[in-house]
Amino acid sequence: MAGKDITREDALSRLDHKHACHILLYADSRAKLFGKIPIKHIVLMQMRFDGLLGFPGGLVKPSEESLEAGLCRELQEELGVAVPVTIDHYVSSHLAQSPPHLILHFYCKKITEAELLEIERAAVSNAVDHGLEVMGLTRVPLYTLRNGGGLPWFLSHSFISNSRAQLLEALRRLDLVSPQTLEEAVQKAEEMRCTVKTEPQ
Ligand SMILES: O=c1[nH]cnc2c1ncn2[C@@H]1O[C@H](COP(=O)(O)OP(=O)(O)O)[C@@H](O)[C@H]1O
Ligand SMILES: [Mn+2]
Ligand SMILES: [Mn+2]
Ligand SMILES: [Mn+2]
Repeated sequence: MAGKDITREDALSRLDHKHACHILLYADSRAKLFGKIPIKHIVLMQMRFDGLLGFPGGLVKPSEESLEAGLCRELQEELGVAVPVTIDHYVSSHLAQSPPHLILHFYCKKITEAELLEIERAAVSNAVDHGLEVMGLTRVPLYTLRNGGGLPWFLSHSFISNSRAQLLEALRRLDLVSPQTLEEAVQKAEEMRCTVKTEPQ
């Protein structure tokens, strides 16, 4: 996704732009897939109404609410829980290339596995957007199976805006996946995306 990272101050000076805030919520986990593959961390994303993967969050009007208050409001709408978000969870602001005049603010917050489970439960029962703007929450598989399943296949799906780049950057920065595993998964996903395209129409 083209565009460029800008500072929070620069972003907030552009009141003629649209602003959106999204967050990566994650937790440590001791769970093991099939009783043997360590999950290590749980990362939450959502399947959106448009069939694209993205993070919880949405449009915020800085002239009416702070970025964090707006994100908190969006999380209430999309997760059914007002996850407390502060500037401590702010990560970056990205001036999108297209559509024009859209700035994408990104946040990351570590929560406990119990809190994450509570969010998954609340999202179905309390979120006003559940089944509408938000088709459902999903966890991101951070492991790679011998057949390429897991993270590579997840990364071969379609993502909204720069959310795939936000995910990769966060996995790197938070050290949720080893650099080698991440590089290999990105590589495998590229191969998969190419093969899918060459299937007979
Ligand atoms: O997870 C994301 N990361 C980065 N940008 C996103 C993400 N989800 C949506 N966007 C971009 O931000 C815009 C507004 O986000 P969203 O669709 O969540 O608004 P809403 O929840 O207020 O309806 C979208 O049109 C899209 O361009
Ligand atoms: Mn909204
Ligand atoms: Mn929303
Ligand atoms: Mn949204």
